[in-house]
Amino acid sequence: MKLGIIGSGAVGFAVGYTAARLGLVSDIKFNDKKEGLAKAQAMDIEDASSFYPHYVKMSSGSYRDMADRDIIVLATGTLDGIKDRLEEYVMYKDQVEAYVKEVVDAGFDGIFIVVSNPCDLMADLVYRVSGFEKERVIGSGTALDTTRLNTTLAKLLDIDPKDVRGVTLGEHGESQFVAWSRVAIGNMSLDEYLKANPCEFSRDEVENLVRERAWRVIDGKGHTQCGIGSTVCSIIDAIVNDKKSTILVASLLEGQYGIDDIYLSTPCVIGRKGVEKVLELELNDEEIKRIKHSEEVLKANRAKYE
Ligand SMILES: NC(=O)c1ccc[n+]([C@@H]2O[C@H](COP(=O)([O-])OP(=O)(O)OC[C@H]3O[C@@H](n4cnc5c(N)ncnc54)[C@H](O)[C@@H]3O)[C@@H](O)[C@H]2O)c1
Repeated sequence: MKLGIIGSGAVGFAVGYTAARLGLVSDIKFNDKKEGLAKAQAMDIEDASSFYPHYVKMSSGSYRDMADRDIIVLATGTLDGIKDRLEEYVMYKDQVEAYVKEVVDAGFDGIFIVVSNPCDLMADLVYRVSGFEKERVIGSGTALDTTRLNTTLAKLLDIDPKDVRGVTLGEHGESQFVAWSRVAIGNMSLDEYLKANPCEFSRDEVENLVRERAWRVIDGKGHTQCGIGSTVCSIIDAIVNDKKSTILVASLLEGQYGIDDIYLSTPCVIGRKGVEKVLELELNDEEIKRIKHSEEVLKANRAKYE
């Protein structure tokens, strides 16, 4: 499988390195508008070839050179100096639109994974600009926020993060929320688990910690890497190995939760074809109100710049 990465900064590098380290693909090509960066990132990853499960061909190229890729990850843009991911939409929307058109015109016929923020609105844009079926445009959405929630709860409850089934829904941004009614620990609902294993914590506080986590990392080091690199690679893994994994990604909603015509996060089954199923959770009234609020926020932002 051939992976393309457009935007070879902190996130693009983390995705490429993690993919090579895990042996998910056989060929990775970087692109960046900054002269020399894509080539340098490819060389740096190639230098560790002896330690990967198998050899990965590393290279750099133009947008047009991305035509033969099976999957392209979009990781252009930057969070440094930004206060709300939505600010990146007006800053980078035209650039994303232009290079997606160029890549598609060159013959790319694979799957786009959109990480560039606001990743749900950008995925929505890529879907409309590319003319691809909705299954082949995936926003990384709240997959990372859900991973952060799982880790936060695992630390509080002293259990394995893999056994926490967290659910962060809506926008990958300020209006995201935890659907507490759907969170599970192993095979038990969170409420059932806490009844048998009491642990005092504030759900609002946990939700805020998850929402603010990215900003705390950025305050310290200027960007985020490991969480997003591994999260995107879990999506790549699901596609490459046709795993049919359920991951919280942004996909086109068509009536789920009474919402239409916008990319928003809900659990989706990811396999070789991309988004193979969009799952609708049973939510309580408060949670429905909150996912509709995310819809309003994203649609208002889209309309503002159309
Ligand atoms: N979805 C998520 O969960 C998530 C998590 C972290 C970061 N992000 C987003 O990922 C993006 C990248 O973040 P980063 O920390 O890697 O930033 P960064 O500044 O380190 O890297 C971005 C790179 O993109 C390049 N670039 C910009 N415009 C380009 C274009 N038109 N063509 C080619 N290259 C271009 C820049 O030269 C730079 O090297 C941002 O939009 C950020 O908000 C998303």
